[in-house]
Amino acid sequence: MSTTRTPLMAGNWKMNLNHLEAIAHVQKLAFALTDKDYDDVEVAVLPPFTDLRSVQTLVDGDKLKIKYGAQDLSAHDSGAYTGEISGAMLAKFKCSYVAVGHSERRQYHNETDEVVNAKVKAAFKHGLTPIMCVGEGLDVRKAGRQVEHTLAQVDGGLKDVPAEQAESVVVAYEPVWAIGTGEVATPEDAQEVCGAIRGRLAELYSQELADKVRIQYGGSVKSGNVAAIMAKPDVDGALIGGAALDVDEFVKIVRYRDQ
Ligand SMILES: O=C(CO)COP(=O)(O)O
Repeated sequence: MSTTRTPLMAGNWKMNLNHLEAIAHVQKLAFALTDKDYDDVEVAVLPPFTDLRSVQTLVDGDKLKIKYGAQDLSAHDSGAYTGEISGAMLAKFKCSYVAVGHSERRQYHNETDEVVNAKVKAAFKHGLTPIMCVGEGLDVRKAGRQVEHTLAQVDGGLKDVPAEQAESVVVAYEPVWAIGTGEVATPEDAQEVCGAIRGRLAELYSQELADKVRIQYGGSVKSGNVAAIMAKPDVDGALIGGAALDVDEFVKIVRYRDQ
């Protein structure tokens, strides 16, 4: 990865850890991480909505350097949208990040690129940094169309997003076939698509903007494979699912340079 972009290691807890477990987890993580870790890497957790207040209380109370955010947000600002959580509500909890368009949202909640685009805009409107997730399924990979497929998701997700906002987006390349399967993309696979995403950002905006954007890889990242993936020039961090639930393992991932 480039030395000018601070790597972002973000743990996506998915639907795991209740608020009491979240407190224990963040305390253990805060205890393990040192100032040096935060100098090298930005560390974030994306807990379920119901944990956010507890995480905020810990982070504020002890002035922790751990960032946090949500796994989704509503495309709407307020109103009759039963069950939804707005960007304004997340901002009030001082969230830094929000994942948008995770493949599990696309797959189980039918989120299209149009929905993802509306959510990216909602995130920026409320001062949150979207982690926009893109990536192909197994059929597309087998057909060799992973770059074309993923770039179409980048185009759709960033449609009409102005450069002043796009320069702070985080893009997470998560090939669906590598999520939760133990099947990790090779560093070359990750670089191929992450490099293509940066190229597309340069076409859509400018090379200068593209060089600022952090592009993460996600999909079965563990302490044993993270260093090789992070060695690739266009990979600027990881979005970690299962391995982020184990504090010791997550800390090793944050310290990928030592692995
Ligand atoms: O979906 C992911 C992170 O958002 C990746 O999950 P795993 O690390 O469990 O494969």
